[in-house]
Amino acid sequence: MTDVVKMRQIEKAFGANVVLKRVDFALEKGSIHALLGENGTGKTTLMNILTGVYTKDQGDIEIDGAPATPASQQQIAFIHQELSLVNDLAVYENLYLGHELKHYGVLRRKEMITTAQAFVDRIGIELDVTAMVRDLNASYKQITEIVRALMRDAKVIIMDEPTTSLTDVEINDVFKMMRSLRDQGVSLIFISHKLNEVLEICDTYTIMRDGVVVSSGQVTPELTEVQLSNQMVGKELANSEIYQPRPLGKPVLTLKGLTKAREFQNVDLVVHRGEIIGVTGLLGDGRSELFSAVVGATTFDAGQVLVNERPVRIKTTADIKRYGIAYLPKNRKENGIVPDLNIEENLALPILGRLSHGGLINRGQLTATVQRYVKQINIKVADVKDVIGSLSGGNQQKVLLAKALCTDPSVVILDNPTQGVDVGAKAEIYHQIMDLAKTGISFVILTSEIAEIQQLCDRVYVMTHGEVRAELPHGAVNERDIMLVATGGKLD
Ligand SMILES: Nc1ncnc2c1ncn2[C@@H]1O[C@H](COP(=O)(O)OP(=O)(O)OP(=O)(O)O)[C@@H](O)[C@H]1O
Repeated sequence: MTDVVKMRQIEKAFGANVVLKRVDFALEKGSIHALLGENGTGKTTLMNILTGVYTKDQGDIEIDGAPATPASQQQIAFIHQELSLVNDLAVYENLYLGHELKHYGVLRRKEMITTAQAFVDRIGIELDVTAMVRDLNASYKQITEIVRALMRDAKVIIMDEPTTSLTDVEINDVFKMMRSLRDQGVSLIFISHKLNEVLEICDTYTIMRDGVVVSSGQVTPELTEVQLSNQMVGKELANSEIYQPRPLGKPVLTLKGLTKAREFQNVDLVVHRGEIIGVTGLLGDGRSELFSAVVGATTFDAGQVLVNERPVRIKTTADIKRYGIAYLPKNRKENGIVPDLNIEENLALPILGRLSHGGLINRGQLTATVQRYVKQINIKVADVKDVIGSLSGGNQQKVLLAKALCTDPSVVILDNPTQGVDVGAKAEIYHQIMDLAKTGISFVILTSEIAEIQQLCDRVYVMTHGEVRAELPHGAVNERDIMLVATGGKLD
């Protein structure tokens, strides 16, 4: 097999932070290659160098057997987690955005539709190019983005955690497309922390640790998730049981008949002191909308929210703090991080008031608080005074998690809390949550990861189209039943 990409002895530093050290990376033509490693190990930086977004300090890059040029780097498409589609345009308009076919300034709409549809059909995807992007489910949005790259002649497609916000059914659609592209000679780089998916879809892999390649090879049937994760962290990951049964207290958060037209209907739910509940379902289940209304970020039409068994109406961030609730919304780029603030300020934002006396922040206390979390959940940072954008994606997520926890809340609502977080750090975060629950803090975890529910939750609510359709206790949580309910079926 020939290599479509060859990177040799790549080096890169950001200031004093040496991020890549003599990295060799090769990608075979017509293969799916996993790029693995803990958060902050340099995967994204290496790919940004491959596509020409960052310059390398040292090393060589070959694309299709010739030294890389800006033109050949253009044929490598980097599809990020946050997709760049315009919701209010049709699929074909997105496919041609910035490259529209025109005749004397007039759009050749028909030709764009026919050509785009033929292209989509040829790669075996069932997608109507005149559909509006806003009406597509998450997998078809991913697929549209990939098709756009292919229409611009991409030879290599880099996918950064493409399945993070997808459900199992949608993941299958994306995998189907990846296999079909591979069979047509396109090469794909799959960056992921979901090792089961790596074993399912990838042909080859490269594992990085602290800016160095520690191993690479074929994905064989004998290869296991444990082998991969041990190489990623450089030691045997302890496989200790996370879930521990605990005595639970009185209800701390109760929802009664909570309803909002077209989003959620008649939701009854209760969280006890020290309890960890999960809320899950497929895309469009309404769980994020429900809790965004509970914390006052949006509104609801009918029903009641009770804190400590007393009705409350949460309207402002001051209210949620007063009631002891902390909330981590999903989509960290849009809703979570404050890009202009540094890492320390982002983490401690909700408690800056508490750490201030007479208008002056107690820097000693601030540093101590931040350092505690940096250590506890292993946030990989060069300097906490750097802007948050200089952190790797997974480490930004950990900062946001620490931000929710540092307020000493009674109830913590976490939407997709371990998005982009590596396996080792996930386990650390789960242990933290379990330890905090033992002290009486309650958690609501909104997630589509069944393993997350199984490891953490005392109970899980399964939602479909805005309604709670089932409630399962810890021992009864299994993928089959959850999927059955989530897709509209009934448990016996
Ligand atoms: N623009 C930047 N300025 C300064 N430092 C940066 C910049 N981009 C990345 N880094 C640093 O480079 C290191 C590697 O980050 P990178 O994003 O490549 O990690 P990653 O392996 O992709 O992690 P993740 O799995 O969390 O996405 C990190 O220490 C990060 O702080």
